[in-house]
Amino acid sequence: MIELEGLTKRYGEKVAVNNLTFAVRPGIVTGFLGPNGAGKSTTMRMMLGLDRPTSGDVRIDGQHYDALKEPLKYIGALLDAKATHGGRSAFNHLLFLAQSNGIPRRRVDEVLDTVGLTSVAKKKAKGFSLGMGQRLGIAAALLGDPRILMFDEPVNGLDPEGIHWIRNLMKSLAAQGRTVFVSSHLMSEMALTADHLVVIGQGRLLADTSMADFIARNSRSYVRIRTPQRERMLDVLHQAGVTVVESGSGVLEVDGSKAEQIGELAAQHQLVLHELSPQQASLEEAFMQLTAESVEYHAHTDEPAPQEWGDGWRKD
Ligand SMILES: Nc1ncnc2c1ncn2[C@@H]1O[C@H](COP(=O)(O)OP(=O)(O)OP(=O)(O)O)[C@@H](O)[C@H]1O
Repeated sequence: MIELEGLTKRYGEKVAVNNLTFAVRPGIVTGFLGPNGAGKSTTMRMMLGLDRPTSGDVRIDGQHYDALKEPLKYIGALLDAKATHGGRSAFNHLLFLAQSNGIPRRRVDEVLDTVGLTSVAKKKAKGFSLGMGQRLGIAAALLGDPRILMFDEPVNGLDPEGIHWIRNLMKSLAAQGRTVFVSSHLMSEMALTADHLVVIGQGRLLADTSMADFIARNSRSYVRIRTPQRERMLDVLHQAGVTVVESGSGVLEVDGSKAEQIGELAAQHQLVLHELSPQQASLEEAFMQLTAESVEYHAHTDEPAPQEWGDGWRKD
């Protein structure tokens, strides 16, 4: 369990993390979401004792990180995959970490095997691709067989097979009863991996809830209907007091009713249906809806007018 209590971090005038209170529980994968600059990395760094809170507290299984003897046995983390000594081989990098935490040498071989790096164990880390670096970082996180695991953008640089692998790894670590805390900007991936979500914006807590509840609260759900007997269907729905929205190309949309109810109404009136489908917004839509006001860095979609760049680049 990771517990935060009023956790706050200021950098001068900037409040990077603002009074965060939440707990990351064992046995599930908890996703950590927020727009760029929301304070996710700063929060994770404070969890690991790499940054000191301005105020508030964070505890790892009831203890401060600094008080943990051989911390890799309590919490394993992937924060920055490039944070390795490039001149060391993958094996030696892990061996150094293992020795400083009283972890037996054979565990190095085990984690190299788990992450699929056995064949390059003697190669220097500086020659590794982004994906191989991520795997090495994950091996380091697993080294002490910790009860708590934390991953900052773990799928960054991984190929589809690697993404599939890390998803299953995180789920199985949680199924073993471990605490798994993971940040990612890849919403489609998060939707497949996390059971619970903590969402922050501009350093503040915006949501701490289950995945299903988060999507239901922050997006519209409706039933989509297509029928060749559209006018009769509209009459039947109106008579039943159901509010219908007519969207383009003859599709009807009904908020606040279940597909079963509408199907039964249609059957009672012998109406033919070509489609009757419950629609739920994606995690991405729900996330954009919730965080719209706390996004700090907006891209401009309009192309700048040529004169803004000067005309020097133009060909005559
Ligand atoms: N060492 C620092 N000094 C000054 N400001 C900092 C420092 N570290 C972070 N910040 C600021 O704190 C805020 C939160 O940054 P942080 O990196 O924690 O966000 P994030 O949610 O991890 O963002 P991203 O998704 O872009 O990685 C940002 O405005 C950032 O500029």
